[in-house]
Amino acid sequence: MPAVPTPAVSTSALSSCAATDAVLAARRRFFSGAPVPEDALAQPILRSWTRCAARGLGPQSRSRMEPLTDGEFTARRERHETLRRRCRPELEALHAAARAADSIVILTDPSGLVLDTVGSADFADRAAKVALRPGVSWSEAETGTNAIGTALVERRPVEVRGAEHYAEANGILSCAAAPIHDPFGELVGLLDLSGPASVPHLHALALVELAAGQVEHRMFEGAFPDHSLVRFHADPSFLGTAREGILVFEDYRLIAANRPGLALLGLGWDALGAKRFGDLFEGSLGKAGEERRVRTRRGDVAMRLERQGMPVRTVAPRATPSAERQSAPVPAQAPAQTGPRFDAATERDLGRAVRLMEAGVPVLIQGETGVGKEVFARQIHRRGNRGARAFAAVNCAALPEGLIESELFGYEEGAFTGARRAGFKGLFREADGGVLFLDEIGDMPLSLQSRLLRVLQEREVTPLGGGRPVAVDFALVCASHRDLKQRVEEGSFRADLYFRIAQYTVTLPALRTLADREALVDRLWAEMAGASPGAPTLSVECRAALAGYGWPGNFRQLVGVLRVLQALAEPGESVGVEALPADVRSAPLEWRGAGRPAEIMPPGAQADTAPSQEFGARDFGARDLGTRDLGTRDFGAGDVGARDLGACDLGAVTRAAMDAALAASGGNVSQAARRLGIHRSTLHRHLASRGSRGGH
Ligand SMILES: Nc1ncnc2c1ncn2[C@@H]1O[C@H](COP(=O)(O)OP(=O)(O)OP(=O)(O)O)[C@@H](O)[C@H]1O
Repeated sequence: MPAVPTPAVSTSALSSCAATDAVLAARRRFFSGAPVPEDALAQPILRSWTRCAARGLGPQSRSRMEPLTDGEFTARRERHETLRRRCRPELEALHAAARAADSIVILTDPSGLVLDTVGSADFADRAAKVALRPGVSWSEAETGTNAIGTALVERRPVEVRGAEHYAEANGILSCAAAPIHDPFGELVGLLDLSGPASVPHLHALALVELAAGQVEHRMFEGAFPDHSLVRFHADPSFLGTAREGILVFEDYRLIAANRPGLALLGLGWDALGAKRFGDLFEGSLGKAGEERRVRTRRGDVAMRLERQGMPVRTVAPRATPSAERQSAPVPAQAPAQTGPRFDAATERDLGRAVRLMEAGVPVLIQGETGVGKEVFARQIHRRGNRGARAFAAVNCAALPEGLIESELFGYEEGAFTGARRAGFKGLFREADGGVLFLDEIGDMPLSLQSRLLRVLQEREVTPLGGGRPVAVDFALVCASHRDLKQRVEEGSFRADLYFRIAQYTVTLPALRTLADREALVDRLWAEMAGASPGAPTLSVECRAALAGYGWPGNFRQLVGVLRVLQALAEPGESVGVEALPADVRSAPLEWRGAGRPAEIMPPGAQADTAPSQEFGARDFGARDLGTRDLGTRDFGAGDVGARDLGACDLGAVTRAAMDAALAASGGNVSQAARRLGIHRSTLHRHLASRGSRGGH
């Protein structure tokens, strides 16, 4: 990421003729190997020429500017549909200016591929002769110095006129381009205004810069409903305009911003995740809606806190319609306003995943057990444009092959013995319009992988037992704790399926690698305690021990231990280190503090093999509460209470808790698993063993 959003580059300070002469002279020197004086050329242009020469491009070289095939181009456009929709107002606004100046306005994707052009038909024809038209890439690497490609490399607005273009053939163009960044600093596209070099457009650069700023400004609308959002500017009359600074804080940590916001404070994108509110402004966040003057290192600004970040609440599990299905689609509802929080890097990944999901790109979530892969998948669904439609989930590891197949594909009435009389649509069809989540896809049997691939390619499903193929439209999110690439190498996962589902892979970090784990422990503790006045607190040592432990079961395990500690603490008590499970208590010192070396707990470590957790002096009776199976036990009504556990052996306690949760959930496995905070597969194993033991 670049250090600081830098100002635009233009040669327009020089008069047109003088500029052309100076550039031609610089060009002669450059291509004859003579040094180019610093003031002869804008530095980004010179840097770009140098990059092109280093790549072996010559001024006469005709690049391979082949347009994409129709199919490829349609797919790329679809992928960037959200960007295209977002930029439509700006394209329209610039249209008239472009036509008047015999120019065209261009929208490209982040690689420089021209997605759309509007403007003067006359110039568009001439531009097409040098391949400046939809479906062609104008990356600097392929085309040499040009406004689109060079602005993307330099990550700032750039104007390239006539002979400043590296390739002589492009000397007929005068172009100004401004990249578009998302609130996390990621390049998502670019706007360009191009016209004939003979009629330079004096305001081209300012126009595209303004337009890009407006697109970026609109990206904040409705994007951060759970965070604190601050708008500010030295001049209060700029508040509410695209020139205002916008900063987004999560628990006072800066997680997103617009370019004016960073520039007003002299910051770069690397401030995201690193700076806190107190590092940037004096005083408190203030009250939502109130406008006031606040001091920064660069002077006073007018600031308005648009909304205060919501305290994190666990989203109540939503009832699922079927007790038999392993995980059923969630009923349609509007995107939630609250939800789990993530560290800044994961939040950025989530933003990207949402955009890609919206553009039809499958998302693969990797990470150790308990890191929150399903939580992340649900957030992709909630925050994206399919949030009001179904979220259909199936755990490929928990069901036998035949059952996953019928879960996914559905079956016709009476298709096989035991089939529900009315038949079942299958999750592919139930996910129609929404998101299909294939959890533990690494465990999907090979034969089913081929069928899944076919569905993904053909986008139609044929139910088991016959029937006509039915078209389906769902966004696909997959997850696995297994290294899928390795599964491909081993031959247990199809390479073609892998490449289809892994177009964007997010690897969620293990808890032990997160910085500032004490703050995380505090936050989770506070969320669980709620606002009750006599809520217990964690002692300093206890907090440090919790933050220093390796947590092989990640969030699931940590949340489970915190819940148990909280359930057993007396009101107002400061929970001491002696209350912790033995292995947390005795964690080696080097585990404590940020950045614990990975070799202490290898990335592949699974909670299933985690040491059992024997709680300390305040012994609760039950022994293994912190392991994967009972990690996030919810000691609510209908469950076996923690204080009752002492009398039973662990196996019986575990089974009783699972039976109680199943009974309280009317037999709905998903609901019972959420109630207990355990994985559904554990309940399925329990049900299977209950069946074989002849249980109820
Ligand atoms: N960001 C978070 N904040 C708070 N709690 C979280 C977060 N992520 C996950 N959790 C907790 O951890 C539990 C496990 O999360 P989840 O089931 O999404 O993990 P997973 O990676 O899918 O696990 P597995 O690989 O075992 O399926 C959740 O029930 C939730 O209580």
